[in-house]
Parts: sequence; C-alpha cells; structure tokens
Amino acid sequence: MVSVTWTVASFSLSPLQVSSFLVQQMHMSQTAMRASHKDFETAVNQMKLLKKDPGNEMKLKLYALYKQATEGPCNMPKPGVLDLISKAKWDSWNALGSLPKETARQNYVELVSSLSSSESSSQGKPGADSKQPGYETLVVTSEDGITKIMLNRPTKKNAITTQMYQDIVLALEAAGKDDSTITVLTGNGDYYCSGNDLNNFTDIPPGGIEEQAKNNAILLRNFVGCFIDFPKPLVAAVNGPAVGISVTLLGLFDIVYASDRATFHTPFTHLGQSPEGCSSYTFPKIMGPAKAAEMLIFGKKLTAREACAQGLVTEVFPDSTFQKEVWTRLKAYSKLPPNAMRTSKQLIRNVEREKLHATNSEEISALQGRWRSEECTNAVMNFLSRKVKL
Ligand SMILES: CCCCCC/C=C/C(=O)SCCNC(=O)CCNC(=O)[C@H](O)C(C)(C)COP(=O)(O)OP(=O)(O)OC[C@H]1O[C@@H](n2cnc3c(N)ncnc32)[C@H](O)[C@@H]1OP(=O)(O)O
Repeated sequence: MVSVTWTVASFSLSPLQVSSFLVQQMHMSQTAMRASHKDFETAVNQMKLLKKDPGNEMKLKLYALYKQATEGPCNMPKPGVLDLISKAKWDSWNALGSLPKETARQNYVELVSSLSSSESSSQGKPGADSKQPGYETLVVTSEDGITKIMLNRPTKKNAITTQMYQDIVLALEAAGKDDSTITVLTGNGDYYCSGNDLNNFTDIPPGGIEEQAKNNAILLRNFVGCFIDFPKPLVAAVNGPAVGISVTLLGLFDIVYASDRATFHTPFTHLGQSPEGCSSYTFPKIMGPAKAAEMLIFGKKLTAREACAQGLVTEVFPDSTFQKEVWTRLKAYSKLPPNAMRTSKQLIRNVEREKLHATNSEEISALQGRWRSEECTNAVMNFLSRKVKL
C-alpha cells in the first residue's frame, strides 16, 4: 500500500490539476466498465479452479449473479415447491430483482476474487482455520455464555480501520461457531463508534482509486454479509454516540440497548457518500420512509430516546447504570435454551435474507461511484485537514 498524503496534495493542486485529476478518475471508471466483460470471463474460469467447495449459500449467490449478469432479471417460471434445488436457485436469482447486468457482473467478479484470495491466503498455513487471531483493536471475551466484541480504539472514537473490518469479520465468524449463546458488540470509551475511519481513503494501492474502490467494495460486502448471516442472537450495547456504518448496521441486530448519552448520526450526504449496511432497506422498514429519509439523506442526528421511539433502539438506560443493567439482563437471556433462540432468530431473518444481500450489493455499487466522486474526495479531505467535524 502506498500511503498518499492527500491533505498536502490537495492544497497544492491548481484548478487545472484538479480537473485533469477528475478527467483521469472518469477515464478510470469508464475503463473499469469496459474491462468488466473480460474480468467476468476470467472470474467464470477462476471459479472452476477453486479447490474448496464454497458451500451452498455462496454457490446460490454466484449462480444468481451469473444468471443476472448474462440474462438479466429472472425470466423463468417459478418451480414447484417440491423441486427444492430449482426453487432455491430461482429464489436466489429472483431476489436480485432489476439489478443491472453490469452491476451483477461486477459483483460476481468481486465475489470470486474474494473467494480465490481467501483460498490462497489460507494455503500453506496448516491449522489456519482453527487458530484464534489476536486482535489489535478489538477485545473479544467469552463469559457466562456471552461473547463480547468490544471496539477498542477509544482515542479515535472507535473509528473502524480496514484491519478492524477484517478483524470484526473474524471475530463474528468465531463467535458464530463458539459455545456462547449470545454475541454482543460494544465500544470502549466515550463513543460506541465514529464509523468508517476516514483515513481508510488515504491508503491508495498501486492500481489507484479504481483499485481502492474495488478493494473497499469487497471488504464492505463481506463485512455487512457477516451481520446478515450471523446465526445467533446479536446484541448492540451502544455505550455512547454512534456514527455512520455503526448506526446503519443496527438494523441487522436483534436487540439494540443504548445509553441515554448515545446519539445516532449518518452524515452520508455531508461526506458525498450514500447509505450502506442495508439501511436503505431496513431503516424505511423500521421507522417509515419519511423518518428514514431525514436520517439517511439529510443526516439528522437522533437522541437515544428518539431512536427508541423510531424502533431502531430496543431500550434506553441511564448512562450511570447502563453497563450494570445491560449485562444483568443479557446474562439472564444467555441462560435460555440456545437452539430455540437460534431457531427463532433464523426464522425472523431468513424471510428477508436474500433481499438483504441484494440490498447490500446495490448499496455497494452506488458507493463505488460515490467514492470516485469529487463530492466525496472533498468531504474526506476537509475532515482530514481538520476543516470540519460531522
Ligand atoms: C473500507 C471502506 C468502507 C466504507 C464504509 C462506509 C462507511 C461510512 C461511514 O461510516 S460514514 C461516517 C464516517 N465518520 C465520520 O464522518 C465521523 C468523523 N468524526 C467526527 O466528525 C468527529 O471526530 C466526532 C464527531 C466523531 C468526534 O468529535 P470530537 O468529540 O470533537 O473528537 P475528535 O474529532 O477530536 O476525535 C478524536 C480523534 O479521533 C479521530 N476520529 C474520530 N472519528 C474519526 C473517523 N471517523 N475517522 C478518522 N478519524 C476519526 C479524530 O480525527 C481525532 O483524532 P486526533 O486526536 O486529532 O488525531
């Protein structure tokens, strides 16, 4: 990774340099569109070379994206309920709705690329799957049937670095398989989380902004996908203010407990970006389209009590007793029969699982465009050069 000093570069650019930079960005994005047919063919071939079976769920996702990319929206009659395999394939394809062929092609390429890179990174590392990683900026503990994943960058308000996205995925994967009954995400310090670490945008790889957008898309798809598919009750203990992706993801949690000091803020427009974490689907569903629009389009900040009234938060506790009350409650819940809890959770989520994955893909396609935009570049530079707070 080449760390580019955007803040310095931005102040020395002349208007001509700025416009040539933008022309270059447009050119790069057109090249990516043209390249994606070839990339798609390569990915189709790469799929055949995978050594590990990616599992039925992944195969269904790939099938659906392949069909959407090559034939467009599902045009087959719905198979009968007894034809289980054809019905699962049909459901998966049909769930992609009117996703454009180009986006499906791109998503297919990224998914195959993430499968092959995870396969090559685990090659030659015997026992890599079972090894418990040590996390730099997460504290993961398991006690009383509860696995707690705590974001641990309090001096940066628990902003999520690219490494943290990957570590959270690993921690969730491990928590999904361990013998705890409930998993809790919380933050250390005065913030729950200030969202994406905006410095993530300054690590430009050798392939430039185009490659960076692709890498971020893969990372984000996998990250949000883990929350969609998490198999056990997932609880957020929102100990303080929450910003950006840490707010949008709450729609994928089963329970959200908040301190009365917490606030909920999604300043996407201010950052030249657009919603993620499936919030373009979950928020209107939870709070109605008018309230969701005020948060997601206009960046309205909600207090904990407002968020609770809107249905985003389950219950608000006084900050002084937050930790005690929440953990006492969760310890009692963790003693309930684990399989019954899992079954209920899955029944609730399975109804819309495919829809959530399709929403995740569409949001990420939109974000890839946003990340290349002048609006986003300027907003991130303004934050990093200390000109604004959000
Ligand atoms: C891989 C890409 C995936 C992208 C996914 C899409 C995700 C989108 C989002 O999450 S959008 C939301 C992004 N977050 C923000 O825009 C918040 C930015 N931060 C702030 O506005 C403020 O820092 C604050 C309101 C959260 C807190 O303000 P204050 O109480 O005054 O504290 P400081 O600003 O002094 O913060 C302390 C320290 O932390 C650094 N910091 C805080 N948040 C972030 C952040 N999101 N990214 C990077 N750095 C952050 C801040 O710069 C200070 O650092 P310093 O001590 O000056 O070195």
